[in-house]
Amino acid sequence: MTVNRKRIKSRPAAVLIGFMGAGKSTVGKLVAELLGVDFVDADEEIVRVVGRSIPEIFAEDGAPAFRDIERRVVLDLLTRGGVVSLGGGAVMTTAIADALAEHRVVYLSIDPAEGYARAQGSDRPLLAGEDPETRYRELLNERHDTYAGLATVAVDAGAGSAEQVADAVVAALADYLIPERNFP
Ligand SMILES: Nc1ncnc2c1ncn2[C@@H]1O[C@H](COP(=O)(O)OP(=O)(O)OP(=O)(O)O)[C@@H](O)[C@H]1O
Ligand SMILES: O=C(O)C1=C[C@@H](O)[C@@H](O)[C@H](O)C1
Ligand SMILES: [Mg+2]
Repeated sequence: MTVNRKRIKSRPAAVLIGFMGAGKSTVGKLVAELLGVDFVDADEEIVRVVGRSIPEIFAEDGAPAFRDIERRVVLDLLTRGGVVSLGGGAVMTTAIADALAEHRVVYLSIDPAEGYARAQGSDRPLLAGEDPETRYRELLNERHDTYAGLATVAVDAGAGSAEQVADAVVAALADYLIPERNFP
């Protein structure tokens, strides 16, 4: 799926979005290797800047404080090069969604059963409640249209290994990586 856009900034090469467990961190690193550019994961950058884990930030400061830090970190990362993978909820922050309109955005879509199987048992704070599988499905439903609406290209992250998904991302991005073809 492609979305027409007026103009795409030259940097970063690509910004990966999608729900928890889709593989943004894993596939983003592989895409960067294929393109020969740097990789940065926004969640890891938040942990580095704050000096605490994401569950600690949620527990000690609360979700709004996490989103505030995330907004500042992500808006900064969008001014740099390479491949940037965002946290699963970053697109729900209006300033981030607005900024993404000018970038090459890859939506890694994932079937809820497969995504939950990958994400379960981890320390993701939004899945820490009573019925994490139901919560996973609800949140994915809430966010799907936002992810899809921001996508320059969408790639099925459940179709094959992380390496195969990374190959599919590079193939899907090919036209958009050539500046003259940024206006398909
Ligand atoms: N294509 C794939 N096939 C099988 N397993 C995968 C694939 N891609 C990623 N995984 C595995 O799924 C799990 C979640 O991947 P990853 O942490 O990259 O997701 P994420 O989208 O970054 O999630 P979050 O939004 O929570 O940061 C990891 O254990 C990873 O190894
Ligand atoms: O989906 C979400 O809202 C989140 C996903 C993770 O990447 C982290 O950014 C955090 O756990 C929140
Ligand atoms: Mg991640």
